Amino acid sequence: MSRILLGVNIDHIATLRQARGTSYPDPVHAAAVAEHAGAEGITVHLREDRRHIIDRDIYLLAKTLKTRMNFEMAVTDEMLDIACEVKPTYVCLVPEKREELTTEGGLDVAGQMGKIEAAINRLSDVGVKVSLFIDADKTQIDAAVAVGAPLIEIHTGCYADAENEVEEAKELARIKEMATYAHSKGLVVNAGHGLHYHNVKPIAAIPELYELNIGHAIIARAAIDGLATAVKDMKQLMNEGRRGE
Ligand SMILES: CC(=O)[C@@H](O)[C@H](O)COP(=O)(O)O
Ligand SMILES: NCC(=O)COP(=O)(O)O
Repeated sequence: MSRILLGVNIDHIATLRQARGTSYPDPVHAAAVAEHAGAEGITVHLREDRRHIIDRDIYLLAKTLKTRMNFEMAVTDEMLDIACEVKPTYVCLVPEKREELTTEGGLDVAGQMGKIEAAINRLSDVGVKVSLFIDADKTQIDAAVAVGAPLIEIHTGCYADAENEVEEAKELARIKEMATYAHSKGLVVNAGHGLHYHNVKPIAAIPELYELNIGHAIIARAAIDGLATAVKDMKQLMNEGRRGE
């Protein structure tokens, strides 16, 4: 049985930093902690509006990561220039909308094959492996193969957001079928988005999946799990201050 890898998305460490315009918490520090805990990769999404991850993070991570960077980005000239300079192990091309709270759907590869193929060629020329973040959809998988992508990441948002068990089972079956199909076409198949502690196991059980990228749930869990220690440390400092220590 092959093992399944975890890429930890650290975008929302940066969300917390950007909320106050501070220098902490630092996603570069978070990446080192995640790697130390066993993450096999670090995922970062440099959005065009820089709402969380900023350019400085990408450049520093490129120097400090011990594993590999999965750089999520929109297919724009600006992002392509950055990726070609940074040369992460992977670039994952994603769709982006200014007004969205998070990535709402997969990239329409079939509808813009020329543009995606040109981006893949540009990135491949500098040694970057390109993944396409797509829905579990045969047309999009065929298009990913046709444009020469070596990897895809199946958007698991519909599964994660399913409103009942029937819907969830239907989405899981679709992801399984499409992961098998994509794998049979020679693609390396990853998956991610909205995966959580309560819904990850059935996805991790799909043998064709190579890596899961998970962020929001892990960062949210870390905030709660770390809270007791953080409060105790602050109380201790306050009491020491009061005692003049
Ligand atoms: C492409 C994808 O599914 C996400 O990893 C992406 O990073 C979501 O963007 P936010 O992190 O801004 O929610
Ligand atoms: N590509 C998916 C990802 O990186 C993590 O998404 P989420 O777990 O933050 O929803």
